[in-house]
Amino acid sequence: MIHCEGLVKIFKTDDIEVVALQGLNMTIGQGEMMAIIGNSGSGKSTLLNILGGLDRPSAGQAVVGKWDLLKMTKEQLIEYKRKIVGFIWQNNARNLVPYLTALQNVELPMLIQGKADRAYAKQLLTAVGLEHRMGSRLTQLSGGEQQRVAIAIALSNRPQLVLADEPTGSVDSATGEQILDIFRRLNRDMGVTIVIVTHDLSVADKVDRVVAIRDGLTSTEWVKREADAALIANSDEVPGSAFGAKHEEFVVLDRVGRLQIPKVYLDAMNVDGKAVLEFDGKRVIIGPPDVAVEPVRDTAGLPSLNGGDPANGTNDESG
Ligand SMILES: Nc1ncnc2c1ncn2[C@@H]1O[C@H](COP(=O)(O)OP(=O)(O)OP(=O)(O)O)[C@@H](O)[C@H]1O
Repeated sequence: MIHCEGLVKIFKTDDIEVVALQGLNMTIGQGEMMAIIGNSGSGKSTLLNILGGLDRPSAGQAVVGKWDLLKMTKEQLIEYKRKIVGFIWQNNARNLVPYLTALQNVELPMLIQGKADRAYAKQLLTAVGLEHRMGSRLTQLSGGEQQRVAIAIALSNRPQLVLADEPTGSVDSATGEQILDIFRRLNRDMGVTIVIVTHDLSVADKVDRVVAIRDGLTSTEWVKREADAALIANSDEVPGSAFGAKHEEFVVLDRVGRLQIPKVYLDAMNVDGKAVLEFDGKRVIIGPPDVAVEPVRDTAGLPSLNGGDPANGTNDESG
């Protein structure tokens, strides 16, 4: 459903440029529920805002279904935001009107778009477990309940894609868990694709896949092997955490073979700037330049790193 390739976002202020996304690649399947994690400033919200049509990419490719986010006209962008995506932020105040009831809040975006569908609004509030609070004003609801109203609002336009930026960031862990369970149900029952940006590592337990972004590029991803897997693995993006043994960890390669080596590995190897690369026929071994790497086996037919021909031992590119 979502395909980003070589996605670049540069923010320009008076005299500085910030490259928030540096050629990011990511594919998200229709009906997937996944999380994006990463340190502060790594580009998570920038990516989400681009996918939500709130911000324009600077270069590269970003496609959601039939919508090309780089080439859309203003009118198409408005239609995309109205019909295709639903957004959920950490800060409820952005989505909600305090003096209206929960039901009125869900109906409001429907009204703005033409006509309120009360039956559907009620269905959504029931789906998020607020059937008994539909008539309550927002000010009478707890933070977690308000966040559930925000989820119902995000679904009011029947979006194919829901983007959630730190949806559990301002609620306690029990409420956070409830919210993720609601996401899972909506994903399963309505087939909505859900992308969650978060610092909250417990989210990983509830999604199909976790992708880590580092410095505006995808670096590592964990794919769940089984539905109820606990969390495992170590990575610099997941400090001190363990993603369960039922998650499989991958490093992400782009189309031309570039990858990000997790910083913990680089630090452990003491590699900075340059490394030595060897291929043993099955695996690539990377090490610091001053450490002798095991002799290379089974490399017949493989090109050497500097473009030479291993068969005749030459590395003269002019041939
Ligand atoms: N409107 C903007 N103008 C200038 N720079 C920006 C703007 N928005 C984001 N940035 C910069 O782009 C980089 C990525 O920011 P982004 O908000 O996407 O990171 P993030 O991973 O979501 O961080 P956090 O977890 O702290 O929200 C940061 O260096 C940030 O300062």
